[in-house]
Amino acid sequence: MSLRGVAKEYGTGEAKVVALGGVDLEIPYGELVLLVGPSGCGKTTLISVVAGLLDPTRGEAEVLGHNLTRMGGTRKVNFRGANIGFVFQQYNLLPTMTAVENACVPLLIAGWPRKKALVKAAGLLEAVGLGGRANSLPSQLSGGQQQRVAIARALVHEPRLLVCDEPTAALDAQSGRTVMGLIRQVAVQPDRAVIVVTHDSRVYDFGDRIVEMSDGKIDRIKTGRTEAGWNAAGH
Ligand SMILES: Nc1ncnc2c1ncn2[C@@H]1O[C@H](COP(=O)(O)OP(=O)(O)OP(=O)(O)O)[C@@H](O)[C@H]1O
Repeated sequence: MSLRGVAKEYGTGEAKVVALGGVDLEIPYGELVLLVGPSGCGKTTLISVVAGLLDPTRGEAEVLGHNLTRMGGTRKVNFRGANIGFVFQQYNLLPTMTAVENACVPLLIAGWPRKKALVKAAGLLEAVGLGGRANSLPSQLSGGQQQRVAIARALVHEPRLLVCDEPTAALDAQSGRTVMGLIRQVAVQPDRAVIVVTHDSRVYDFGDRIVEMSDGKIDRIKTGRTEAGWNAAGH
């Protein structure tokens, strides 16, 4: 997947904000890519373009073999639904539905029969270590557990791209590490791309590649993490 010369401006005239100033980026499959940088540097804007939520002002985004910038509105909505999973800082679980019911929502939207969808979602909950809490309501789960349900929901339809925006921002250090460990363990697969926007330097060790941004540009891309993490690799 790649971005070529992607620029995004918000507003016009004196109110114009250049959020992305012509970004080129290759996003590999089979790796966890961390997108880091100071507040306002354009991280959310960049992943919104990659996920087809936002059209760039200029440039092209090739995502999973499709040119998103040339894709029409309805096709893009369907493409997103079928191919992209999202995890946000807020878990956005439906409060009156149990963990397993929340996790199967993308399958119900895709038209799966309810019973089959619940079975599939229960498998994902097992994978994120919540097999025993399938029938709990979100209010009965901790923040970290709710985020794990959100990860199960994001992956239940086997999307080829997982986009996470600050998934650990609302969590304590230990829960943040658990959530990132699960994203690594469950989501990173040879034919899937995973992008995580984070401010949280405590979770840098979970990334295979760290893309550093500032002022709407990519400053540096760090690769070559060892199994022992970035610090041990001398970065
Ligand atoms: N809808 C919008 N209208 C106007 N300006 C916007 C809009 N969305 C973002 N911006 C501006 O674009 C720039 C990049 O914002 P963006 O949210 O992509 O940064 P970010 O790196 O994700 O920040 P944070 O880490 O604080 O979430 C910022 O200056 C922001 O104020």
